[in-house]
Amino acid sequence: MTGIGNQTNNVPGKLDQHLAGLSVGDSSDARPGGSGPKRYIPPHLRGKPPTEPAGKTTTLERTSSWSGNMAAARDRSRSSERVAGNETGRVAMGREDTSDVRRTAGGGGFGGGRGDAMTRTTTWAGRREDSGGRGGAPVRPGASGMWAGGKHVHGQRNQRLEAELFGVVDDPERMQTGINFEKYDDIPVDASGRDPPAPITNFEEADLEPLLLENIKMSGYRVPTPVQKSSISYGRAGRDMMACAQTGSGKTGGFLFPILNESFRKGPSEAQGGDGRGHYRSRAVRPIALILSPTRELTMQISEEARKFCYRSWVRPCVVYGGADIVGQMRLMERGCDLLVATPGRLVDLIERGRVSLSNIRYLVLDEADRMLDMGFEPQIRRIVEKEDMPGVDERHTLMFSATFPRDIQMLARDFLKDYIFLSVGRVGATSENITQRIEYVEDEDKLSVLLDILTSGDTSRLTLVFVETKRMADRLSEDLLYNNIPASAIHGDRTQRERERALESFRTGRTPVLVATAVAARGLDIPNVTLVVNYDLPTDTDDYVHRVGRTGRAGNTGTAVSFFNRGNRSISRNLIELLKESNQDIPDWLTIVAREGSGFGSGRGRGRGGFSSGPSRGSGFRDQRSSGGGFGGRNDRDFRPSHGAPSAAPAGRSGGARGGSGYSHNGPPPMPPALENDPKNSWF
Ligand SMILES: Nc1ncnc2c1ncn2[C@@H]1O[C@H](COP(=O)(O)OP(=O)(O)OP(=O)(O)O)[C@@H](O)[C@H]1O
Repeated sequence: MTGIGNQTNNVPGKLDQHLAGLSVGDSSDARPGGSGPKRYIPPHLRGKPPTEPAGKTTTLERTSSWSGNMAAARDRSRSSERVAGNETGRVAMGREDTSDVRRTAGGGGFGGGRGDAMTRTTTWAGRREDSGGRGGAPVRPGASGMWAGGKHVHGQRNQRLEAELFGVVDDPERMQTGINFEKYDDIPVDASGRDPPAPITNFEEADLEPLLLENIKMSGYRVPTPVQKSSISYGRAGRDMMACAQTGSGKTGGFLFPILNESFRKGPSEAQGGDGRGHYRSRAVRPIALILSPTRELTMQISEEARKFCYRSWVRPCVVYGGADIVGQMRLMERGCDLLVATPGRLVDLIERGRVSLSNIRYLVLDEADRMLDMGFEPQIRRIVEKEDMPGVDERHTLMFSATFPRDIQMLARDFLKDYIFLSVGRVGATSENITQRIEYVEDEDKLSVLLDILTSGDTSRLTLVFVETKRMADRLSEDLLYNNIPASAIHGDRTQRERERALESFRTGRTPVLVATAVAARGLDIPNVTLVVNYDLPTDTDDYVHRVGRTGRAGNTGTAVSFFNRGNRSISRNLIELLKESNQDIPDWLTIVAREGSGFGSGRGRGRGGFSSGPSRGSGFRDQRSSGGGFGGRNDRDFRPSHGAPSAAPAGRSGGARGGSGYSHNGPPPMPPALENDPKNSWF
């Protein structure tokens, strides 16, 4: 394998070796006939005669036979999260103590106590001097910055706040860049559209606002990632952009830096306070920047990042998301809201209550735009952008980030962006080479045992994210893990927001180093030291796969992703092989056979979901180069960019099912490898 990273951070080589040892192919218990997938034998049963017929003992049966212990497991689960909750409470109290600190903070932060802490906040930032403080209060200098006399007056430094925002040297709770960080520069970048400005080369010579540069340095960023290099340059030129870049490669900075650079330079708008629409809207806040993101956790995380880069500036970030007390959020907004990070549903609610006006918006960001559409947010997004009081596309600067560029995203781009630059860093929708990916054949009933093997091997303190498909399974599996003395918690959509935050916090701090999650944690979450991702259940969609495994191998760090595959996952096999190939991963022989056998099963999901089957732009050197050698064709079918930056208005059909270019007809049987084609036992499915 020529991947740039093939070891985990914490246990170089160990996990890989162990996983190799666990490989189904290495099991001594071959299926009769010897040619098919071999049954996994957990360590404690290896070398012993089988006690039950294969396939009879299911995880479920085992679980119920442990029912006597399940209540205890549940108790342990609750108490484990209670501890985490207490810790969160402590953090919140700590924050309350630093009331001066919070004046600058302006919003954000995990933990249920945040609201209380924030309600004590008093700020004078974010106002023009001539407009005075809220209610005519005198403007006072402090840790917050302000805009006065046409100048950006920076707030005073505050060590406690700096420790909270930026951590300490080598802080284990902060993401440190990894050994492969500089290799981001080797990833081919492609920009299409009218005259894309040249990317910046480094932060120092980019003519950034001094305070932004200082905050970037304090965040430990030394060199911009490719997406940041381009976006800063486009921001300065006032260009809209649509960007696709690999997981963990700094897209958040990619939209925050240009927005903040321009905001720090230009200052707030004249209009603050009431918007002249009468009493009903007089309490509306009027942010200059709006960032929409699909999930609550991602929204909070973006706001935390924004807090860092807004430190000591006049710009006050604020966050609103569903599932949390809306009254508390409104109170916080009133204390200053220049940059609003929001989930679409909660924002619509606040607009309807007359608490947010979008009339001042200069910068609009849609992060994870494809996910927002998947989640059914398009009506809310269109309402927010097109039907409320937001300035039109020519009056604002709009940035969209999306893993894919299917038809519905193209339509949004056509309506929301003007003369935009399409930026892709690496292959659209590809996984990072920093992630070593392994696919293991594991029957459903063996999954728990294999997982336990993996979790108890190597460094047990490493953070592991385990993805499952259903909320019930997330609960059940976390209980099973607790029963087996593995501290675990679960995060999914049926848990209350408080429970979700507690589970995340307890995971982040390592108190429960295993987090069982549904898709809710698949996108955007940036948690340091997650060195292992397990797809206990593989998703049906390869974009979801890319995002899930992308929770590790971030910021140039390396990580490992193990996916359990069995006959229930065959619909993803071909696209999975494409992904593995393009990130230089080992592909198990059996997976190739499965993909060949299943050539007719194209489900219309996976890579094809919502995508154009026609019109991929080709011709850039790197795309041609990287697309060579694909055995299953269609490697460019995820590259739906328009050829010259303007989206194609002509509707194109979605690619349903298997696509052309696979090299064989879907009507006939797929060709078998010569050595196997005459062996009937080779047919698995
Ligand atoms: N220039 C930089 N130097 C050092 N670290 C950086 C830099 N840019 C971003 N990071 C860090 O890299 C990590 C990943 O960044 P970020 O979360 O923005 O990635 P992303 O591309 O948005 O990922 P995803 O696709 O999963 O949402 C973060 O911890 C961030 O602090």
